[in-house]
Order: sequence, then structure tokens, then C-alpha cells
Amino acid sequence: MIQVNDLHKKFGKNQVLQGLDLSIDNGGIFAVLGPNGSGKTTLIKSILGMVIPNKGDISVQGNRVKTKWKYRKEINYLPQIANFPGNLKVKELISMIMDLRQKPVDAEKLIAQFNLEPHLNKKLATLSGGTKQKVNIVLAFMFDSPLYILDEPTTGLDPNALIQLKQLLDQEKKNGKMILITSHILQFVEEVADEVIYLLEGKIYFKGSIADLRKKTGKDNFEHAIAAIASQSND
Ligand SMILES: Nc1ncnc2c1ncn2[C@@H]1O[C@H](COP(=O)(O)OP(=O)(O)OP(=O)(O)O)[C@@H](O)[C@H]1O
Repeated sequence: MIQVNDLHKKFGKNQVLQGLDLSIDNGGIFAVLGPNGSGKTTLIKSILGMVIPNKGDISVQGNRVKTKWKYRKEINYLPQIANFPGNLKVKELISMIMDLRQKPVDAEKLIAQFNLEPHLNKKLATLSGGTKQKVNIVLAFMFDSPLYILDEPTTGLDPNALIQLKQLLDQEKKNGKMILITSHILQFVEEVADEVIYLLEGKIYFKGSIADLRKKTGKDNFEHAIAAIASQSND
């Protein structure tokens, strides 16, 4: 469903992606990992058509990103930093996004799940970081789409909200959805991910299950396996 061929992207002299290939054709949770600055967000934004590559081809569900941008309606995206208009109230933002997307929604249940009712009449600028992230999650999950792209979804969440997020992910995975997640929280990744996609030096250095990663690195501990994979590449 996602096909990336020979993707190159540089910002000025900074060559971030250099000949990246990726193919995902089944549902499940895919964790996009890699050191800071390795290009995880750049890859995600290229798939979303928000970053224009210097070279290479991307298709999502058979639609080439360059020409058939309407495919974006089929993606639920949670940005790493949500730039909400601070003067809007939470409920106004939710209804604005509903109007824009014009798709059936199930916001009520999510609002209750993340205990957002007491915040609906508050302006976005006045919310705490974690509450903003809960709003971000509601916006990303309220439409039914085949593909979810979540950039650091756990940021700022309290333990209860984190449990709710994991439940949502599990439910959508059972519904056959494809879910791409970036996260630096390895405990979370270990719990939810079916596959790890590890970016290094502008390419995918490893793609496979956590069990495969353990086998490849000879490390049982996930954190150590991730650290080992980065150092193996320098050998
Ligand atoms: N719009 C931009 N203009 C200039 N440089 C950029 C831009 N976007 C990203 N970069 C650079 O590209 C590199 C990769 O950034 P990116 O945000 O994709 O990394 P990341 O793997 O998501 O990092 P992190 O783990 O810190 O979130 C970084 O060096 C970053 O400074």
C-alpha cells in the first residue's frame, strides 16, 4: 500500500534521505525509528506530500504522491507539533476539521475516552501540553481511514491517556489498518509495534520484527538491540 523508491531529499547541503526504498503492503503497526535528525519526519512528510523530494517516487494505495494528491484524504495524520490556532475553542477546532474533511466521524466516543469534555469550551492556547496532545489524538482518530501516520503520539500523555492510546492502536490494527508511528519511547514501541523500520544514513538500515532485530543483533534487550544496530553500521 506504501511504495517508496529511491527517495532523495536534501535541505541545502544537508542530504537527509539518500536512495531510501520502502515497501509496506499489509496492515499492522510499523515503528519508524532512528537517531535524532535521521529523517523520520522527513520520510513521513514525503509520504504525506508535505515535503517535496529531490528524486524518487512514492505511491500510497497505488496513487503517485506527485500527481494524485487527493489520496491524502485517506490518511489520518498526527503531527509531531500541532500548530493549533490558539484563539479557537477545542469544540470549534473539532467541528472545523469535521467540516473540512467531510467524512463520517466518531468524535464523541474519543472525547469521552480522553476525558476532554471539561476542556471543550476552553481556548486551545490555554491548554496544557498533554491536553493539546489528547486533542491532537482525537483529530487523528475521529475519521475512518486505511492509513494512520502518527509522529510521536505519546508526547506529554499521562499514564491513563497512554493506555487509551494503546487501546485505540490495538483496535485499529484489528480493523486491518496500516499504522506508521515514530517514537523515541522504546518501551512503547516494544509493546505496540509489529515491525521496526530503522533509518540510518539516509536509508532503511533494518526492517523487520522485534524478534528479527534481536536475532540480528544478538541482544535480547530491545533498547540494547536498537543501540547495537546503530553501532553495527559503523563497523
Ligand atoms: N524544513 C527544513 N529545512 C531545513 N532543514 C530541515 C527541514 N526539515 C528537516 N530538516 C533537517 O533534516 C534533518 C532530518 O530532520 P527530521 O525532522 O526528518 O529528523 P527526525 O529523524 O524526525 O528527527 P527527531 O528524532 O529529532 O524528530 C535534520 O538535520 C533537520 O534539521
